Parts: sequence; structure tokens; C-alpha cells
Amino acid sequence: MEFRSAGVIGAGAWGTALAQVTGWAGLDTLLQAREPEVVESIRERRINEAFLPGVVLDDHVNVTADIADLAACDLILAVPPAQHLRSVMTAFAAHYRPGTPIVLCSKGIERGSLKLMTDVLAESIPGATVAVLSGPSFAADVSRGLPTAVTLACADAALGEELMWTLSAPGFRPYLATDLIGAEAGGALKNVLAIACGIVEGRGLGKSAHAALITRGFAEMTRLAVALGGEAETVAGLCGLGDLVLTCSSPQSRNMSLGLALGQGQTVEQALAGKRSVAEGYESAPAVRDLARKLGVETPICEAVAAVLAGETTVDVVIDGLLSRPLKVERN
Ligand SMILES: NC(=O)C1=CN([C@@H]2O[C@H](COP(=O)(O)OP(=O)(O)OC[C@H]3O[C@@H](n4cnc5c(N)ncnc54)[C@H](O)[C@@H]3O)[C@@H](O)[C@H]2O)C=CC1
Ligand SMILES: O=C(CO)COP(=O)(O)O
Repeated sequence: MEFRSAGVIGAGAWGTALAQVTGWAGLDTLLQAREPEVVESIRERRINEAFLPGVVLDDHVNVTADIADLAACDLILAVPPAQHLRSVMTAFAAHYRPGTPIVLCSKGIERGSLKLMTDVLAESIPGATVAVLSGPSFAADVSRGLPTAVTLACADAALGEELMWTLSAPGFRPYLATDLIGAEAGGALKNVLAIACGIVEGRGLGKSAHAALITRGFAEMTRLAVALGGEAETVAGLCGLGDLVLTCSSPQSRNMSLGLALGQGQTVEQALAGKRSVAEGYESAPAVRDLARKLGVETPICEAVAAVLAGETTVDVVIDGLLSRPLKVERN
């Protein structure tokens, strides 16, 4: 099947950057935005001033407020914050044409249900054709054409290959996988772990602690992914380790910068005040903790982050707690 058009649901930074990519790839792209000022800003100035300032959008990109306008698109990219995926895709269900691939680009686990995004989609639009796009990719980098590589996971390898070619653009390289669960688990956990890395950095605990945290965090990510039915090999790729390294290395990450603020002594409320953009690690931390407990998977770093964010404990207490855990064999 040849894809000529793409609909992008959600015009935050990442939806807008991905619309830029599909525009560069030559697809007629319709970007759905929920905020009237975003629609106006893109229509009048070709820039999403609210969420991706300074980036002039490709001529192939148009904007709409109405999700129904995406009904005719050959391909859908779903990019709302993870906690809103269910409501957004339920609203789109009446307009979905069976067989149209939906590429899930949100990173998180739904609170309450503890479900991955693919499961949320399956309940919102039963029978939808699904793929997952995830990996180390700051919207600001991608939308400026800086080199980026991501994982594109699709259970149907032939469709995955078509999507891989369709979504590739100069500087944007999707790598193919078939393990959706591993790709989703990697993207969801790296955000929680980046908050921990920010705390370590903000508290001035040093680069050695930072490296140890990334490594032990990766072990948690791998354990949970495997317990969910994903593959360790997938998590070792761009969607897991790759994204963990990126997000834990730069204050450009909203999650790491939240952790930095907490490590420097701000409260969660102060750190999030006035922010319009989403920090998915904050949103998903309680779900990661509950899911890991339910599956009997040990995730001490994610547990600690969830406890700090919920105000159950303090940064200093969790650092002491992590450092006084019993010594053990190093393995995943
Ligand atoms: N920004 C980035 O560099 C990257 C983001 N992502 C993922 O993309 C997803 C979207 O994040 P961003 O585009 O960065 O968002 P953003 O933080 O730039 O913007 C917030 C978004 O939330 C939407 N929103 C607010 N309330 C809503 C509601 N009630 N229902 C539906 N949508 C609502 C806004 O319309 C806006 O699109 C997240 O899961 C994030 O982890 C993935 C890769 C890179
Ligand atoms: O997912 C991302 C990079 O791959 C973006 O990270 P933040 O949401 O922490 O900014």
C-alpha cells in the first residue's frame, strides 16, 4: 500500500515535529490541534508558537481543530499525552477506517488501568492496525532536521517495512522491530528514570552516581519489559537504552529538568508550576510502581521516584534508602 497522506493527532511539540517529518517525507499532512491558538498560529504564521516555537512548518503540513477531518488520511500518528490517549482515540473511533495504520507515539502507562498504549488503543478502537514509534528524539532536534534514529515496532513485519520507508526523511531514521511491548516499556520507564537522574544531578551526587543510576535503571526497565512479555533485546535498542541515555543526559528533557528542580530543593508543585508541557514520568510513575508490584518485579528506583512525587517521602530519605539496599550480584 502506498501512503500519500498522514493525520497527526495532537499538536504538542512531538506531534508538530512528527508532522514536519511526514511533510518532509512528502505526505500531505493534517495536524490536529485542540487549542484554538495553536490552530491560528499555524494557519497564520506556519509556527506552533505554544509548543514548538521557532520552527517553520513544511508546506505539506496543514492544521485542523476537528479530529473528524483526519478520517480520510492513509496513516495516523497518535501523539497525545499518554493519560489522554484513551479519550482522544475514543473520539476518533467513529472516524477510523479499518486497516488504516495507527502509529502510537506517546510514552507512558495509563494510570488506574496500568495499561500500555497499545492496550488502551485496542479498547478505544477495537481491531485497529497498530505500530509504535519510540526512541531518543527531542522534538526540537527532529523538527530542525538534526540526525535522529528511532525504533518503529510493528507486529506485521511487511507493514512495518512500508511504514519505515514512509516515515523516513533526511535525518530521520526509523529502525524496524516487531516487539511492541518492549518498545512501549522502554519509552514509559525512561521518563521515570530521567526524573531520578535529574534528582542525582540536582543534588550534586556526581557523574559516577549518574552512570550507576542509568545502568541500574536500565536493569529495572529490562525486568519490567520482560515481565510484560517484551524482549530484552528490544529494550537494549533505541526505544529503551537509547532513549534512557538521551533523557538522562540533558536538561532539555522535561523529565530530567523536573528531577533537577526536585534535587535542588523545589517541591513538586513548584517544579511543575506554570508548565504547559507534559512530564510523562510524573504522570506514569504511580502506574509504573503499581504495575511492577502487580507483576512482582523489583523496581527500587521507579518506586523511589513515585514516592517522592507523591509526597510520601523526601529526596534525602530515598537516596539513603537506595544506598543502603543489601549488596547483591550484578545482574538484570
Ligand atoms: N516533546 C518531545 O520531544 C517528545 C515527546 N514524546 C511524547 O509525545 C507525547 C506528547 O508530548 P508532547 O508533544 O511533547 O506534548 P507537549 O508537552 O508539547 O504538549 C502538551 C500536549 O498535551 C495536549 N493536551 C493537554 N490536555 C489535553 C487533553 N485533555 N486531552 C488531549 N490532549 C491534551 C496539548 O494539546 C498538547 O498537545 C508524550 O507522550 C511524550 O512523551 C515523545 C518523543 C519526544
Ligand atoms: O521522549 C523524549 C526524548 O526521546 C522527550 O523527553 P522529555 O519528555 O523528557 O522532554
